[in-house]
Parts: sequence; structure tokens; C-alpha cells
Amino acid sequence: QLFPDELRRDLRNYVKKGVSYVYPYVEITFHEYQVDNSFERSEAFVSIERYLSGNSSKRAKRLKANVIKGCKSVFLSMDENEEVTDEFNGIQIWWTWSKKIPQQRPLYSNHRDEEKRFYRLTCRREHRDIITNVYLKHVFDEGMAIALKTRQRKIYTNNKMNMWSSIIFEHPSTFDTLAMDPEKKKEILNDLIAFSKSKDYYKKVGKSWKRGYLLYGPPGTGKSSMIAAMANLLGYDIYDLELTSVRDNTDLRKLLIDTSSKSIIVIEDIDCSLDLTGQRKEKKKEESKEDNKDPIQKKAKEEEDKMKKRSAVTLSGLLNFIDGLWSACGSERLIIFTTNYVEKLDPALIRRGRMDMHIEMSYCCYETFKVLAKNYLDLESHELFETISQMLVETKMTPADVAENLMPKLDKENAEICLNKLIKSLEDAKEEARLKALEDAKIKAEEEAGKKKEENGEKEQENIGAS
Ligand SMILES: Nc1ncnc2c1ncn2[C@@H]1O[C@H](COP(=O)(O)OP(=O)(O)OP(=O)(O)O)[C@@H](O)[C@H]1O
Ligand SMILES: [Mg+2]
Repeated sequence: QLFPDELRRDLRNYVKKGVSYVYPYVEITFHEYQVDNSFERSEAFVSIERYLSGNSSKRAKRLKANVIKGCKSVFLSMDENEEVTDEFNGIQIWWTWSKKIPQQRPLYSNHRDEEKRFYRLTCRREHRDIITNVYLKHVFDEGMAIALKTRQRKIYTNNKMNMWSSIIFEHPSTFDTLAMDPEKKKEILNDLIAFSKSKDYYKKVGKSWKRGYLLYGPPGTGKSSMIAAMANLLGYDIYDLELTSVRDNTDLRKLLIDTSSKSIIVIEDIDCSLDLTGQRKEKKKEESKEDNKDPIQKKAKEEEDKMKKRSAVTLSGLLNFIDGLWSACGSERLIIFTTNYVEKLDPALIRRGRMDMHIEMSYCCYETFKVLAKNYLDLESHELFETISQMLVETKMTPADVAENLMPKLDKENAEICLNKLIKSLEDAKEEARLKALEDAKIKAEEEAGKKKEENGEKEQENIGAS
């Protein structure tokens, strides 16, 4: 034997080293499926796909359009074997993707197309460390962020089987269209943005990353619109929790464990959805309508009442959900309660720390009106604004009603006609309020007179008895 084994091995290593010395690049490959028969696409692959679609579709010459499930826009990616160049801190990186079609088709394969797709990154050898340590993290983070931005958001509601069912969430309300005092709006906006960025802070202080808001105010003042605007701002999903169809605390817990991070959990009308204070309370507006309901509606109402009685979710169950230990599973969540009657709520439910921010949505003031006029009529100022401003001080009207008046109904209705429509309704509302006040005063006077009469009657009786 001319070459002993050892020598041969050394020689081989030498040749390898020599070649890699001449070849000044490093290649890293990312396969779509890490394990051959796994269903799940590798997270790295998906992130790279998104990153490159966002970043380099401008640079690639041949593009491929994809529609991805659960993603709201068409997204472009480079075509097969196309190369795109990315730049990071002055370093050049080349990306390509291609696929391998295996020689032997596996008998059982989970993938629809058996080809194996992969991305390949090429960079210069001296950049290897910065690429693997910094650049790739940047790619993954960006890719995740793009995925989050372009995904279709959902609104979930709990059904009778105690599971969430969802539909696509496409509410147009935003903080621009939301009419309220600009300063208060700014405060809420800042609060939300600060929350969404403070992952590390919450970790540092040892709190789970969530925040509670209580929205209260009369019907039609924009509480639901505010929630939609929050979801749109942060890109969160919404879980609309109907407490009356949750049977007990165990079911509540199960539902909440099933929610994902980056979401808003909403309990609307908390004062009437749960027996929190010992007696059930209904919305006033519903009570007055009770008498002239048709039988079908009445039946439905009875059913609902029955449901409510069956539901054994308790205040302590709910509080546990808000800040009990297990509420820490999952993170980055907002919890929002809405109510028309804040004074009816149990103080334990709304104390600070549980509901971090109390937001009052109130009747339309001049500032609110100005936002609505801008949104609905494209008006920044008008000679009628002055009049309306004064009338809004005297008369309570909800933003919903003001908006209704400002909306042009017919094509020929211009801004001035709409403003006059609003003035007319404000006058009507004022008159109505005046009449109601008179009526109330009359009833009160009658009651008092009745009481006096009774007292006098009793006295007379006593007098008769005494004599
Ligand atoms: N502050 C507001 N800014 C913009 N639009 C508003 C505002 N308030 C109400 N509206 C309009 O009125 C409609 C009803 O408002 P919304 O459903 O948000 O009221 P709400 O406070 O949730 O009422 P409820 O207590 O009955 O649930 C909305 O679709 C919206 O168009
Ligand atoms: Mg609402």
C-alpha cells in the first residue's frame, strides 16, 4: 500500500479545504418541509417566503402571483430559479428557490406535489457569522410581521357547543372615523400603541401581557365602533364572548384557553349578560318594548331568559379569568367590557388593575360633531356650525343619531341640507325633552299631592278615632 489510510484522509481533507478556499461563498438551504412526511411547512421557509415577497419582489424580474389561504391580498414572489439580491448592512445576499423532484416517488406522501421546494441563500464566506446570527433573525422577524399584517383577521363568537366559530372580520371603523374628543382619542391611541410594544416591560415587571378596558356610555355612542377601531389599529382578532351561553366557570375557562394571542376578548353589555350582583337586570329600552312584542319574539326572549338562568358563570369565575393564574397562558391580549350602566357594575369587577382604563363614551359634543361632519360631509367649517355647537350643549344626542342626520339620503342632498336636517332634529329633540320634563314634573306633583291627601286622610281618621 502506497498511501496509508491516515495519509489518504489527510490528503482528502486538504483537497476539500483547497476547494473551499477557492470557492469564497457559503450556501444555506431551507427546505419547505423539515421532516419528509410532516404536514407542517417549516416556519423558516414560510417566513422567508413572506420576507422575499415583501422585499425583493421589486427586484426580481420574473414574478409569481400566489393567493395564500388566510391571507387577504395576492402576494408576489420570485419565480423558480430566479435570483434576487438582498442587501443588509452593506452586505450582499443572494436568494434563489428551486425544487427537487425525487427519483422515486414515495408510496405514501402527505404532500400534494411531491417535489421538494427549498430556498437557498448564498453569501460571501467572511459574512457567514453576521448572516447566521443577525441577518436571518431579521428575515424571520420581518417575515412574521408581514404575515401578521397581511393575514385575514377574524371575529369569533362562542356557540352552543362551547366552541368558537369565526368569520372574517372586516369592520371599516378606524381611529380616524371614530368621533370623540381628540385629546381623549389621542390618549387611548397612545395607550394602545405603548401596550403593543411593551412585551419586554411586562416581562420585567412580572405581569402577564394584557390590558383591560371598560367602555361605558349610552347606546349609540360608539363603544362597538371603538372596539373595531382598536382591532384594526393593532391587527388583532376579536373574540366576542357571549356570557349567557356559557354554562359554567369550567366552560368559561375552556373557551379562554382556546383563544390565541394578539386578540381582543370582548364582553358586551356586561351588566345584563350575567348575574353579577344578585338580581338580574335588563336594559330599560327592552322593558318598555316588552308589551308590544309579537309572540315569536316573546318566545325568543323567554328562551334567552332560560339560558341566562342556566348559565352559572359567577363573578368570581369571571374575575379568575381576568387575572387568575391561568390567564397568563397566551399573551398580548386586550380584555374589553362594555356597559350602558357603569354604576350597576360590581366594584370588584372594575377596580383598577383589572380594568386598566375606563373610557366614557358620551353624547355628541362639538368636537365629536366636527369629526362626523368631516367624515360624512367632507366639511371642516360652515356657517351653521356655530348654531349646531350651541344646540349640542343644550340637547343630548348620540353620535349615532347625529351621523344618521348627516348622511345624505338622496343624491341631491348637499351638505347644507344635511346640516339643516340635523338642526331640525336637534330642535325636535329639545322640544321632546322639554315636554318630557313637564310630564315628569306633573307626575311628581300628582304623586306628592296624593301622598299629602293620604296623610291628611290618615290624620282625619285619627281625629275621628280620637274623638
Ligand atoms: N363616536 C362615534 N364615531 C363615529 N361613529 C359613531 C360614533 N358613535 C356612533 N357611531 C355610529 O353609530 C353606529 C352605532 O354605534 P355603536 O354600535 O358603536 O354604538 P354602541 O355604543 O356600541 O351602542 P350599544 O350600547 O347599543 O351597543 C355606528 O355604526 C357608527 O356608525
Ligand atoms: Mg355596541
